[in-house]
Amino acid sequence: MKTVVGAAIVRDGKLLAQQRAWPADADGKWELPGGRVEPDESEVDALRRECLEELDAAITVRERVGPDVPLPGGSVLRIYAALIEPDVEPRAVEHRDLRWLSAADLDSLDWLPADRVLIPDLTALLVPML
Ligand SMILES: Nc1nc2c([nH]c(=O)n2[C@H]2C[C@H](O)[C@@H](COP(=O)(O)OP(=O)(O)OP(=O)(O)O)O2)c(=O)[nH]1
Repeated sequence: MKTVVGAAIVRDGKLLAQQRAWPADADGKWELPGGRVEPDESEVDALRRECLEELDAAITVRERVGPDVPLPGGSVLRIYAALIEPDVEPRAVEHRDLRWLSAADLDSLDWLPADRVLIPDLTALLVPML
């Protein structure tokens, strides 16, 4: 089964989300940095590659977050927690916008449908005592 990996990058209690510019039906929707795992590539390597491409930033990949979420076409979305260095400011290389979100911001954002399923797990990353 094909896997799309996403990075839940948390710094100072906030989660990094990015806003897609394409395709037309996803234009303006929010997602986590990431993308498809290439053949012969590990999931961790795919996440690090995608974050360099999309954010111009190196990340450290940590534990899995939440369940695999089925995507249209038979692939799944799989999220890993990730860290970014304190002095690195990610840039929206391919996306419309980037935002650092607090737990209170998560529900009101216009997420892709699969990411919306993960809001409780993403909230728990930001507010571990909930
Ligand atoms: N990166 C990412 N993709 C997501 C998320 N949620 C979600 O439904 N997707 C979907 C959108 C796309 O259909 C697919 C991954 O697309 P992508 O455009 O990021 O993948 P990619 O960089 O490898 O690009 P491509 O090879 O497909 O052109 O997964 C998410 O949080 N992050």
